[in-house]
Amino acid sequence: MKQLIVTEQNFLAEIPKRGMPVTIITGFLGSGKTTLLNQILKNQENLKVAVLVNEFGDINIDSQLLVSLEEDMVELSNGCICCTMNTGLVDAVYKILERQDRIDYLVIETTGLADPLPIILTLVGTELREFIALDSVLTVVDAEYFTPDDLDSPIALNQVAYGDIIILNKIDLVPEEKVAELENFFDTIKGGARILRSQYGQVPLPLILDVQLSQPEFYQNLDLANIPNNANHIANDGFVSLSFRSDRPFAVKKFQVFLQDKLPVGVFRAKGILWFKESTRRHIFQLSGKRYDLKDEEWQGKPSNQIVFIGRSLNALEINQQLNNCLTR
Ligand SMILES: Nc1nc2c(ncn2[C@@H]2O[C@H](COP(=O)(O)OP(=O)(O)OP(=O)(O)O)[C@@H](O)[C@H]2O)c(=O)[nH]1
Repeated sequence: MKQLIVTEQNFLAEIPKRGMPVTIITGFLGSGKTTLLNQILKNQENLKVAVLVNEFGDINIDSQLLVSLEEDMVELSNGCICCTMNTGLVDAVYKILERQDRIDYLVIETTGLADPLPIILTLVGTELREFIALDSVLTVVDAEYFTPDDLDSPIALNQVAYGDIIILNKIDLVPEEKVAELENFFDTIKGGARILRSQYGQVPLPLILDVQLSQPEFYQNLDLANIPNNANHIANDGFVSLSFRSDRPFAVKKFQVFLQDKLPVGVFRAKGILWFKESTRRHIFQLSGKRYDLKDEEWQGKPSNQIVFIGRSLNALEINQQLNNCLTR
């Protein structure tokens, strides 16, 4: 397996004085963006990183799963910043820029359904460009699920097309040959892009932060009239999200039956913080494609259930009813 070894030596201490560097993390639903962001936050040294986490759905689960972050270092916006761009995103970035304390770096995690182009253009094509410097766009790819046909979706295509760095994540789930095949594929369609492999988003930070791979001139010279407008992409892709909350716990057996027998086939992604009557700990539920896992950790607040489902043709009433049936009486 190809391995890149880089010593991390406080490389970020010397970020030159210019606009605040910004890294955008993009990539399809469940590819590992939040996992990568957590790796960045865990391993950054002497660097005050603000993050902007954007989620598709009305409960922001990701922000609750981020490590070692002062609460007010995360600016949240619901919906999709690529659709509601400008006001929401510009305001959020200004809020970070206006903070009294020193912020060295900004990382923006987009939703898995976001087209990164409008986000990039908001950063490089508005007055924000005076204050920030887009460093690079990181595209996280799920090495297990990705197939070249995915690029038939204009969103997935743009996520790859505008990535300065492609991170082939989840390589633990696929044989070496598949990883090599993907490397060749991305090398061919994205000659010159930095292609990295990772498990659980573990990549040496000097290869992804403060790399200055973005070229603002490229975006400033884009002929926007000839670029398809993906503004209605969520409607076009048929994805919907629905959320469920409850202040009552689930019965673990009922929830298992729901997962095994009742989960609608249209669900592609689900994530939640779950409360089971049988457990004193909170359970982090992650479902991506056909895989799911439940990890337990300590509650940080009052127990409750929060769960988000993302998929196509979902019947909100039916899922809501089924989850209600999983609650203890
Ligand atoms: N086996 C394996 N699982 C991984 C890896 N990276 C992430 N995961 C798991 O994949 C699931 C989704 O990871 P996230 O980081 O939440 O993915 P995401 O891209 O932020 O998802 P969305 O926000 O829904 O777009 C979680 O259960 C992770 O633990 C990896 O390298 N290997």
